[in-house]
Amino acid sequence: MESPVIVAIDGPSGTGKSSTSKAVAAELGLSYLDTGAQYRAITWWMLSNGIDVEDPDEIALAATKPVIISGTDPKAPTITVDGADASAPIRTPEVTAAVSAVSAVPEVRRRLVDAQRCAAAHAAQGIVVEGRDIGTTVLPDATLKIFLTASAEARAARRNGELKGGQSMAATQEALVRRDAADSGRKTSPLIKADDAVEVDTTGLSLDQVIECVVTLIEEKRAVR
Ligand SMILES: Nc1ncnc2c1ncn2[C@@H]1O[C@H](COP(=O)(O)OP(=O)(O)O)[C@@H](O)[C@H]1O
Ligand SMILES: Nc1ccn([C@H]2C[C@H](O)[C@@H](COP(=O)(O)OP(=O)(O)O)O2)c(=O)n1
Repeated sequence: MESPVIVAIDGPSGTGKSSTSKAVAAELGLSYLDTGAQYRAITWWMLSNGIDVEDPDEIALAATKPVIISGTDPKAPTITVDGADASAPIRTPEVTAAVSAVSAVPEVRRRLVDAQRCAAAHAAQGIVVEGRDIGTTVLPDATLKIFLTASAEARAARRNGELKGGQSMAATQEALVRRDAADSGRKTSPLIKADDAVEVDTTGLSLDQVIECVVTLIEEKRAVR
């Protein structure tokens, strides 16, 4: 009986982690976990409950209060906070502006990393887990680690496409680069490529090409197991 395949996909914002991870998981019959949505969910809870998101101590004291549950069906991923669907509010600019600060708090990371490891352990067919520290911290023994990159310009253009031009490209790129720096520069579990991760620069690739590349890498890994 082949052991479940565990795929870690890390990288900065706008590199295609979510789109690629969902498509690859669906194509290969694997579960899918969006760890960024979990950090966004706890951030939304903090903001909604009047926690000062600039105060790490206050965040730490509240870190275990919200009940956050992720659904791992790649065709219909879900996230709830205290039983309520949080898929929309976690994508607001307010949450995006605060999530790096909240996610830098060790107590926040500890509770979410435990949940992420639990989800991976219970994925009978295997799982694709996307985020910033999956290959380095959450699942260091993953079957395959992918680190997606892309130029800041390409990532800003993609994000702006999602935001339907709600802000200028320059503003989008500035916000992305600022968040990249926060995620890469923090003390706890910084965004960094794992030594054994395969780097895929998606700048000049279509989404379909990235998906095909990752599926091929997984199938090559499975063939030699
Ligand atoms: N290689 C690509 N080429 C063009 N658009 C892409 C590519 N990868 C992702 N996208 C698009 O860019 C946006 C952000 O992708 P997403 O998967 O959310 O990135 P991330 O999870 O890394 O932030 C989405 O609209 C997605 O469809
Ligand atoms: N495993 C993870 C995933 C996300 N985070 C933090 C850092 C990110 O800026 C925020 C939001 O992550 P998310 O993947 O939703 O962000 P993008 O879609 O890439 O813009 O959460 C983290 O610290 N660790």
